[in-house]
Amino acid sequence: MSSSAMNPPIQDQLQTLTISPLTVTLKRLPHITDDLPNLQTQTNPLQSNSFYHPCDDGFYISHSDVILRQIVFDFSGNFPSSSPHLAYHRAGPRKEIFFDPKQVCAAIVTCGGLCPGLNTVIRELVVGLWELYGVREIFGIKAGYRGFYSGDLIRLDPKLVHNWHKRGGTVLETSRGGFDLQKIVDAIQNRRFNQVYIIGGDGTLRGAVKIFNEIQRRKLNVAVVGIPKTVDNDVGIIDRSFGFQTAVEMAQEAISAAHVEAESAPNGIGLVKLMGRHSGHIALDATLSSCDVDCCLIPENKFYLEGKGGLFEFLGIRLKEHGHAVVVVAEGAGQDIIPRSDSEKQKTDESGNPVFLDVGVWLNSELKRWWERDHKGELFTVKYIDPTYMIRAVTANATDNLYCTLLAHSAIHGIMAGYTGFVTGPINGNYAYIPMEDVAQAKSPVGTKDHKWAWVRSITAQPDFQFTT
Ligand SMILES: Nc1ncnc2c1ncn2[C@@H]1O[C@H](COP(=O)(O)OP(=O)(O)O)[C@@H](O)[C@H]1O
Ligand SMILES: O=P(O)(O)OC[C@H]1O[C@](O)(COP(=O)(O)O)[C@@H](O)[C@@H]1O
Ligand SMILES: [Mg+2]
Repeated sequence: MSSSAMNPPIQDQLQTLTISPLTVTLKRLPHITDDLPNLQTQTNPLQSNSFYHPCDDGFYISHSDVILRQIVFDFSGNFPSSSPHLAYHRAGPRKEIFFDPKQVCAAIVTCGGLCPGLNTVIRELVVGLWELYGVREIFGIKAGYRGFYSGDLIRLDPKLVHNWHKRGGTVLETSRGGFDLQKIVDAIQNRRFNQVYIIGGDGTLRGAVKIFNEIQRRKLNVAVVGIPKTVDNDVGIIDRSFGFQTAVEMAQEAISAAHVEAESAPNGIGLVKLMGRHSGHIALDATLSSCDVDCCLIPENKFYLEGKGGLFEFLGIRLKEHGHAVVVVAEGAGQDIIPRSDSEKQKTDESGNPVFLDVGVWLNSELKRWWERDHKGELFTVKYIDPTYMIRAVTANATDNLYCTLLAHSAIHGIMAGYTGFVTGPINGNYAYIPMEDVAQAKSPVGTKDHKWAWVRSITAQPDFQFTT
């Protein structure tokens, strides 16, 4: 039989679906002309940039180009009418820009904890502003929000930042706390910044929303963009945050070491603590990619130690069957069961984030107590590895570096097009502009009901910790 007889022509295999009841809501972005309607536009300088080919169709992104948030649909046509489908403006260069590059004075600041790729974002903001648009006034704000009003500025140019993507951390320095709205906006006004690039996590973005609102209240010709940063990958709406993949990769070394130590001792347990204040994405992805982990503990899935269905029972069986076990715990896991004093319950860092007790240190001693109590005289070892800062204080890998570059350039194109109060990030693989307020409020916990977590449970066979009597 010929292959064409076996397979009907491709047209006959296609089904069509009219999605007429589908309502799509475009998320409106604030624009610099909302309060200043008479601003003049000019043609994007990329038009005369010999490295680009702006004449080709599709080079410039139009205001009506959008990215759909939801791309999974029921082909039977049953669309829930209650929840509108959201669309966001697509990131990229616009033909008309609302800033004269000669008049631009840009400020760049990094806030909150470190994350691989911070220096790459800064570098690419500087090089992109300089090379794509011809901006020459670019300043780094030192040590987070407080640097707007307390520190000296660093003048940035492509020569200075040339090698920064090869360095971990942030050359501009960062800090927690120090958010003083009036002082920050006064400084923006006094220093004549008209483009403010804020790189930070959920706390930073909540601050950035306040800065943006105050700028609007004062009717200043200043645009603000947020570039979402968190090694924990718990910022919502966007696909993932930069540096996360690098951190997961770094965590492999710790897990492998824990596995070797555990395998090489009678009744050996390797215990690894990874970052993840409110969500266990790093622990989860590190577990799935290593295949060496016997139990993954995350904040979204409460666990307990003693009794039926508890951690000790599970590890007892695992040690009996395999002679060793590897446990990965996210720093925010188990906080509800670690004994603590009232003063410890109240503790927060300078930004107001809760200060956690060290779940790794606590588990280490609880495991030893359990073994001594129930298996006295039998050999037992726990090797505790805490690579916390090692997984985030490194240079970004190639994938994250590329991601940081695209983020920085998207931010520049958006701000030049006059958008403000927005964040840029990938949605379903396409770069979009998202209202800053939405991202500041959105969270991205691990879904303990979804396939990914079920896969962790199925490869580890760990308990679900749901036993209640
Ligand atoms: N609700 C808020 N309003 C204004 N500023 C905030 C708020 N939350 C945090 N900040 C400021 O944002 C900065 C970084 O916040 P932090 O929570 O430490 O890190 P991240 O941005 O990575 O979540 C700090 O300077 C902090 O003072
Ligand atoms: O010791 P630091 O610098 O406060 O950072 C610790 C925190 O930083 C994080 O890695 C990420 O925090 P942010 O996203 O808020 O910067 C958390 O997982 C961790 O609790
Ligand atoms: Mg945070």
